[in-house]
Amino acid sequence: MASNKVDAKVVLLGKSYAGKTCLVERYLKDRFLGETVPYQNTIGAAYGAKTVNIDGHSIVIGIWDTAGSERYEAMSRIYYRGAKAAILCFDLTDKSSFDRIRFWIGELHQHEENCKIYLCATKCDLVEENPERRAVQDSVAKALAKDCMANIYETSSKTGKNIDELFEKIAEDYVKEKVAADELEQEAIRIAEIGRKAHCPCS
Ligand SMILES: Nc1nc2c(ncn2[C@@H]2O[C@H](COP(=O)(O)OP(=O)(O)OP(=O)(O)O)[C@@H](O)[C@H]2O)c(=O)[nH]1
Repeated sequence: MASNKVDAKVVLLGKSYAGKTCLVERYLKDRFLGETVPYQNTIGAAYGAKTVNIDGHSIVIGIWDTAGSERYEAMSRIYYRGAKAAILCFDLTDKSSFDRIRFWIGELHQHEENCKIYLCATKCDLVEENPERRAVQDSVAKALAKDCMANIYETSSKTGKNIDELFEKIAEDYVKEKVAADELEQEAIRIAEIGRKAHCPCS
């Protein structure tokens, strides 16, 4: 039975209006309210969780949707502390949101080096509808992703494109790392046990 304990903390970071709240809303509730409900900036942060099954492992992903407004930037460290993964969001139609990504990469490298980074280029429906609206070229975004060794996804909360895929990749990476760490721990215990027996005069 799945417990309510959060296994993997995931944080969303990025400029205001980049589409973080809509991304979480699509993933957790499979809906897009963008066309019916007016934009409301996140204050502080919002939290949601989902249980997923990966290769027989049931894991709870706890998702922190942070406020993009620079007014709340100082608080963001509270939310990404201990995060296993960070989704850095930028809006494909807003170059300034992409320029901000380097700031978050720097923050995470400095304060949360074990946090895995995923780049998320949001609102791809807008550029598919009208290519002239694209403000961030694919090659430039991919170069940044390569630079920080991150996976990159072009998503749309309106259509749902690539959103499940993004979170699934995060969950898979988490499980893979956890399995490897558990195996390493078991191996260390086994070696310690052999060492203990070798030094024990009673053996
Ligand atoms: N067409 C389209 N619009 C989107 C998409 N995602 C978000 N939007 C719109 O972009 C605006 C900002 O979206 P939010 O998700 O609230 O942005 P945010 O990053 O959470 O903003 P803050 O809370 O200020 O940090 C809203 O008007 C959304 O309707 C998308 O995939 N496609």
